[in-house]
Amino acid sequence: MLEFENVSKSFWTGRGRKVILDRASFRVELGQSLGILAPNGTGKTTIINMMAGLEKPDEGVVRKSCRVSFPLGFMGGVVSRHTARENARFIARLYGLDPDYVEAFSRWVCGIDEYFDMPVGTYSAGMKARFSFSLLLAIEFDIYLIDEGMPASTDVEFNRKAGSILKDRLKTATVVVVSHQAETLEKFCRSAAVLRNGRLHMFDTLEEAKRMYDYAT
Ligand SMILES: Nc1ncnc2c1ncn2[C@@H]1O[C@H](COP(=O)(O)OP(=O)(O)OP(=O)(O)O)[C@@H](O)[C@H]1O
Repeated sequence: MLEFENVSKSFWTGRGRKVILDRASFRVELGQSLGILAPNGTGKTTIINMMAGLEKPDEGVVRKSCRVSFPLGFMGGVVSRHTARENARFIARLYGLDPDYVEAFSRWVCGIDEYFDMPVGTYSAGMKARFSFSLLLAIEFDIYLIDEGMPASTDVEFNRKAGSILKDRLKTATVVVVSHQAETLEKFCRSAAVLRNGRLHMFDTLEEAKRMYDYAT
């Protein structure tokens, strides 16, 4: 279970407060994936970061009683001057996993050949995204956090491999996905919420959420 209780978050912009969440309370139960629809710039990444524990709420509590992933595409835990091999082994130890397994799995999924043994700082944006995605897949989480769907990868082989592993994982895992478009959520969730003016409106079906979202935007 992942729960927000009376969570508020805002940013000071110099001209006033930008309210992201205003006393939001909701719960994500295992097996009930949730989609959050929100226009660009209204707080999708901030909410996902609070779920991951990367950002703190101003007020309220975020509770977790299961393994919640880092956001898909997050590179914050990866050290640029270290190779993918070194990073994979380090992250494996952090999560109490076998470094040999995580290294081998990540090397196979991301398919970046000799670059796997070169510093991550030398990678293209696409290679970084593939590496980060491979780490997310190497670790089994109960809830996966996805910001705007899959990372942009033009590598067909990678998309096929990673997509089929993710699909398999999602049969048992739960997903929270935030997006500005309903089509992204369709693949993952039945229930959805709409973020509007700092309020999260929860709906039992994506259809209902979509209706409010289309009406309000
Ligand atoms: N540290 C910060 N200080 C000030 N404002 C911030 C900070 N972080 C985010 N914001 C502002 O809060 C708002 C929400 O940001 P966030 O990145 O969560 O939105 P988003 O919905 O993910 O945006 P996008 O769809 O453009 O990626 C934006 O207006 C952003 O400029």
